[in-house]
Amino acid sequence: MNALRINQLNKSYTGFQLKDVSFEMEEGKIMGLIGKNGAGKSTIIKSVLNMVKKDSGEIDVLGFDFYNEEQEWKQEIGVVLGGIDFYNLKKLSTITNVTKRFYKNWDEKTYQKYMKYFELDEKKKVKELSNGMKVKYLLTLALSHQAKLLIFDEPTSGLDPVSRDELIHLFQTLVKDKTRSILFSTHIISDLEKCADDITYIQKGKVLTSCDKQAFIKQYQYLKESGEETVGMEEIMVRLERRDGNEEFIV
Ligand SMILES: Nc1ncnc2c1ncn2[C@@H]1O[C@H](COP(=O)(O)OP(=O)(O)OP(=O)(O)O)[C@@H](O)[C@H]1O
Repeated sequence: MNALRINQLNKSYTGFQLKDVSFEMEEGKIMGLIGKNGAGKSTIIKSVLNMVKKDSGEIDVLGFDFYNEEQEWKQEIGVVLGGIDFYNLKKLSTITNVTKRFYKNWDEKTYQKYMKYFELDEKKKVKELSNGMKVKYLLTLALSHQAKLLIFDEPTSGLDPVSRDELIHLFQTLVKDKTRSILFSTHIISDLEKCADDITYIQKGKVLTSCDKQAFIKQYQYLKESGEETVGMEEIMVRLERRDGNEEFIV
């Protein structure tokens, strides 16, 4: 079964359009969603979560009916999207208590395990956490109700290299038994080089490529410059997006 299937997704904003976005995510895989600022990654994620209303297209989450079974599939996904700064004055324990009431598969043991792993203190208020700690807390909530599909928007961006490495390790462990899948958007391409199975590259609202990581790298080796043996993912992205003749904007 596919963990996620998006078929011909369209969504328009003034001056921007997601155009016929289609890709599939196999169960048990980690997929990286990449593309430059404004390419449409968050809009895809929000469409999948039904947080923005798509104009057209089909979205299947874990095989559920998108509209008729929205409550069911929302129980089965774990999401980290944006921050929790609007709960600044709340204690983590308060937010946890509200969150766990929503999930029928809430697993207190798992929750306590991740709180300990990430060295988080429930008695602290959100405003007392560093940015990295906030991300770790949101990940803890997302991982504590036996979600089958985890969707993270730039989960590693506020983390130090050691924490990022630990998180990547955790992602790899989570998908090992093939019952969980992870979709995450990021600009930190080296994280994907370490852990992604598949890459979906978004350019100006369209899917440029969606395939496994090795095929992705192989496909763009034509971007190699003289003297180079290979070209890595980050440089592939830079070369695909490089704009010629923009010197006039630089003063
Ligand atoms: N609510 C909205 N109303 C109008 N336009 C929007 C809205 N949300 C996003 N957009 C536009 O949609 C485009 C895609 O934005 P999106 O946030 O999906 O990009 P992204 O790939 O996630 O970018 P980044 O890497 O910078 O986070 C942008 O041009 C943005 O201005």
